[in-house]
Amino acid sequence: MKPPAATADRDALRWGFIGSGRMASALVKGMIRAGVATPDRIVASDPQAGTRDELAREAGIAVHASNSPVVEASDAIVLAVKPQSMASVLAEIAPMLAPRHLIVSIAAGVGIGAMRAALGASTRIVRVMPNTPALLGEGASAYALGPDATDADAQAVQRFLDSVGRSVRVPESQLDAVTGLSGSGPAFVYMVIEALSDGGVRAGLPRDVATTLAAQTVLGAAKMVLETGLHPGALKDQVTSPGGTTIAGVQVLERAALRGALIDAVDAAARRSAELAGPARP
Ligand SMILES: NC(=O)C1=CN([C@@H]2O[C@H](COP(=O)(O)OP(=O)(O)OC[C@H]3O[C@@H](n4cnc5c(N)ncnc54)[C@H](OP(=O)(O)O)[C@@H]3O)[C@@H](O)[C@H]2O)C=CC1
Ligand SMILES: O=C(O)[C@@H]1CCC=N1
Repeated sequence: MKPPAATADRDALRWGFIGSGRMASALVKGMIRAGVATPDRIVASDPQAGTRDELAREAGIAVHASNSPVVEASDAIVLAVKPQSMASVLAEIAPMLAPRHLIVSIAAGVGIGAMRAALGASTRIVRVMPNTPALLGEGASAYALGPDATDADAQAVQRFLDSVGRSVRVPESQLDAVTGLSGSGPAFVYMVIEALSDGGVRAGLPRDVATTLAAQTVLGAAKMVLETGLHPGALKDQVTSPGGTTIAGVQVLERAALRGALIDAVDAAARRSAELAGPARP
């Protein structure tokens, strides 16, 4: 990688968020919660007054109606608008950028090549796919570096992402798959938790008890996978007594093709991410 092109203090970056919706809000609040940046070193913008007021109130940061104050007041600019809004945002900020600026895009499907074409070939760009549990410090993120991003840029982005969860560096070609798995994945898991809770209610539990047990079961099982390092199949076998209750449920899930459905869901979301890179966006 090339040496740093900017003079900004890499340990005290000022962060700017263009777009203050659901994912930006989770990242901003997660960063502040983790202490990776103080509210006075984060600014944001959004066209929606209600969105601006909510983030300003909840995070204690300045949130502007236009994007130029964000560009002026930041070293790292996080592009957190919908993929469909990216072209106009890139065209708007391109003339305002200075050599100190690092561009961090979290938009699904928008490639580094398209961003370099809009912002200039020497722009330092990191493309990230985060997820909303970053709000609670449990995010799962992956990032890919553009050709001019430096080691210092990679370290700054990794520090940022690790402060709100776990992160991995991947080649950009894998980011659509990441989007299908961990970007969209929280929604799939919420559906699983809701359905497990429904099962508990069907079996006679009150809803609040069922939802608490369902969510804690998913949390505990996830920690078992991450912290024991055992294969998920081996962990499943530890729960499954011969002739017992679990294998009766496993049989039902296999007949209902649960695993095939989850594979198809991740695959469909990854394909949609790849489609968003194309010219025909709805
Ligand atoms: N939500 C998620 O779980 C994840 C989202 N992402 C990515 O993050 C990005 C944002 O998603 P999400 O937060 O869900 O979307 P939201 O719609 O909640 O937030 C985007 C915000 O950006 C605003 N906006 C639109 N145009 C501009 C502009 N020109 N300048 C500044 N702000 C603007 C929008 O306003 P308006 O409503 O008026 O358009 C909206 O308030 C997307 O690209 C998505 O792919 C990535 C990982 C996970
Ligand atoms: O649904 C979406 O398009 C965004 C990207 C990943 C999660 N949410």
